[in-house]
Amino acid sequence: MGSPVKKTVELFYDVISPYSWLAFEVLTRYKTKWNMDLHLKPFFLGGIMQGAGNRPPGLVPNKMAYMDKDLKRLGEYFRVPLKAPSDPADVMFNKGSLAAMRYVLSVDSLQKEKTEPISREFWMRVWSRDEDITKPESFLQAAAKAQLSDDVAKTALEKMTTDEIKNKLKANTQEALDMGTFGAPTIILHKDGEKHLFFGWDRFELMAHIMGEKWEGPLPELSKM
Ligand SMILES: N[C@@H](CCC(=O)N[C@@H](CS)C(=O)NCC(=O)O)C(=O)O
Repeated sequence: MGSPVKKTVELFYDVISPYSWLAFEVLTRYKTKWNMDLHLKPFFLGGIMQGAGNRPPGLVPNKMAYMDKDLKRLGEYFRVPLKAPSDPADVMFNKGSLAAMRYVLSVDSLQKEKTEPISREFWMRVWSRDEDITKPESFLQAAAKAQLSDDVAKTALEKMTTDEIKNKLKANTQEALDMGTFGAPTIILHKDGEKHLFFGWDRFELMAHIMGEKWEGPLPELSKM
């Protein structure tokens, strides 16, 4: 069990980002252990790249080739079934995740406790089974797997194109940019009135140190998958 002081941790993520999936699984595994009040904050990585003047690492051929190997090793280590899609560039740079992230936020606005399973299902689709995450029927399939009621799944589909949801996605993206991020995952740890920003799944050891907790590795036995 973690220290008695509850720590507020915000995870800004996009389901197009495989490194965000790792951060998401680790944080949901450690939520109780580190006594965290974990806030899932879907954002739009395309907007982050543009707003921060950054470029996706996948656009650099050597980085893309490295990422492929890196993700294979990481998937095994964390026991997350990561498998690159057959055409990662098409998935990441042409198809993108704008509609998927609007759907996630739409679900979030209707039934907050489903944000976690619907996000996981989107990652399972795109970063494990090479399935579409751009079409309404894909969203409904993900919703069924995440055990959303038909009613919530369909209402989320109608609501995802409203200004409320579009603006919420923009606001989450802007909030992360204003805190100084340039990519995903972005993790904000609140401690003693200060906000500590971490980029990447690979800063958990450091986060644990700042929290006064212990990093005990991937802990697949606590998996929510
Ligand atoms: N070292 C980080 C890398 C994460 C990463 O490459 N994230 C991509 C999205 S999947 C990104 O936003 N990159 C921006 C950058 O590298 O500047 C980790 O292992 O988590």
